[in-house]
Amino acid sequence: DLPSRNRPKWISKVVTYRIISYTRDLPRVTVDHLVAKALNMWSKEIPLSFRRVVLGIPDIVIGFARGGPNVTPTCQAFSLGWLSGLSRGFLKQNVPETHKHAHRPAAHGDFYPFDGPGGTLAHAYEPGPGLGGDAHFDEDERWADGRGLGINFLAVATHELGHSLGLRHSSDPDSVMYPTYGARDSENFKLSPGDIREIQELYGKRSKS
Ligand SMILES: CC(C)C[C@H](CS(C)(=N)=N)C(=O)N[C@H]1Cc2cn(c3ccccc23)CCCCCCNC1=O
Ligand SMILES: [Ca+2]
Ligand SMILES: [Zn+2]
Ligand SMILES: [Zn+2]
Repeated sequence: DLPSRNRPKWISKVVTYRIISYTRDLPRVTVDHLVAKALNMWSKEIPLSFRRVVLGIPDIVIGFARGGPNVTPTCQAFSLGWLSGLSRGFLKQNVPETHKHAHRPAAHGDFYPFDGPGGTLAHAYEPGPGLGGDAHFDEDERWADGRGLGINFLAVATHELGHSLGLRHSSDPDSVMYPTYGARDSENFKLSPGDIREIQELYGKRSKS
């Protein structure tokens, strides 16, 4: 097949992340736990680990934001990401071409405002500096932990963090990287064999030793 295009990936063995904003729909500790669980799903397959930081600038910024162009910016922290991302002109992962760059920052500090309930649930940037790796979740969704009604946060976080690691979409409906959300119960939620193959193709296998 075609020589593998330059697929950006994290070079460091330890990638840091920081959760800078939360959703009203779930307790903070639940969001912390589900983010760690989503990250661990990927890192247990590859020789890379994640470290959570609560201060400073991490590799991966995770947060919730809402709104379209006519909603006042809700989170200044993202605008920092927006500025650093702009300086590198980092292309967004899987953004439909219809997104033409606005001439002013959109609601949550990058060029891609969210669209209210439904529609796009979240988005994430491929590995790189500034906005690279960051994952933003649409606060206008009803987020759930897999028990109540609402969007399963673990499933969406695993998809987004797959993008943050450099994965693209898969045409396999069983893949976590399938482009549309399918309600999965979070009890036996796991990566598909294809997901594991894709991530190991990019980062290699975690040695059992
Ligand atoms: C896979 C996700 C976790 C992440 C992706 C976004 S991304 C960038 N990270 N790949 C996502 O949000 N996909 C949309 C795609 C989508 C489905 N529809 C849409 C209607 C309008 C706009 C988008 C959509 C039809 C109606 C259903 C809307 C709710 C579910 N939405 C989706 O599945
Ligand atoms: Ca939405
Ligand atoms: Zn964003
Ligand atoms: Zn996606």
